[in-house]
Amino acid sequence: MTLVSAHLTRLRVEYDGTVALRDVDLDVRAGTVTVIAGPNGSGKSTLVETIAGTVVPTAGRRVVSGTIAFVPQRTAVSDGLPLTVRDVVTVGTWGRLGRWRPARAGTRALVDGALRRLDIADLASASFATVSGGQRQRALLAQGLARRADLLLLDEPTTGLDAASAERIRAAMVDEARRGAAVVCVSHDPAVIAAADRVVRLEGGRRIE
Ligand SMILES: Nc1ncnc2c1ncn2[C@@H]1O[C@H](COP(=O)(O)OP(=O)(O)OP(=O)(O)O)[C@@H](O)[C@H]1O
Repeated sequence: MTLVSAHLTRLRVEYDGTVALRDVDLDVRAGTVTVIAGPNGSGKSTLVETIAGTVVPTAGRRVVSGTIAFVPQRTAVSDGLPLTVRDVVTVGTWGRLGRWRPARAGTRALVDGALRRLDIADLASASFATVSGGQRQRALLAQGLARRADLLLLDEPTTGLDAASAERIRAAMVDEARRGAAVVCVSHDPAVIAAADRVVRLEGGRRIE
């Protein structure tokens, strides 16, 4: 039996009278990559943010089980903060509280592993503000990997990146699904769409596929 990590029913989202999503149903399964595609303004970011819980639906039902890592578009993150790449990745371990909170050595191993997987270990001490856009995007995904969440949500992670950075990101997404996570990714990138187990298409806020 496949485990459902997110279950959305008849979802509707409105922003001050603009309807961004209408009657969207979606099940997201553990161990799979789901890509959300569609034209600009079709509601892709709104859908992933509703799964994340950062947007509250106007109507409908959202049931999510497990922990969530949400990797926003790199343009949504301020680059004015005095943080190193390692600091940004370490934030991913902060939510691991209670008895599951890893010991300090465990935290370091998680962060080092995530830096290596995205091939940015040599940038660990660099200032997040000064690394390139592609390196910043990889650091944000590394933060998401360090969370080891049940649900990994990404918004256009490969847009504007060189081929090598995009390939690293795609490979990390597929690996996370193999580990058992449910991966949901907004993307226009044909290579990301090709790597998906399932493609959900939106048009005018409706699901058409
Ligand atoms: N915070 C907001 N306030 C008002 N309207 C919004 C807000 N966010 C999104 N919208 C509107 O909701 C609709 C869906 O936007 P959304 O960003 O979810 O689409 P998208 O498919 O991700 O677009 P893109 O490909 O351009 O990123 C659009 O009409 C947009 O203008």
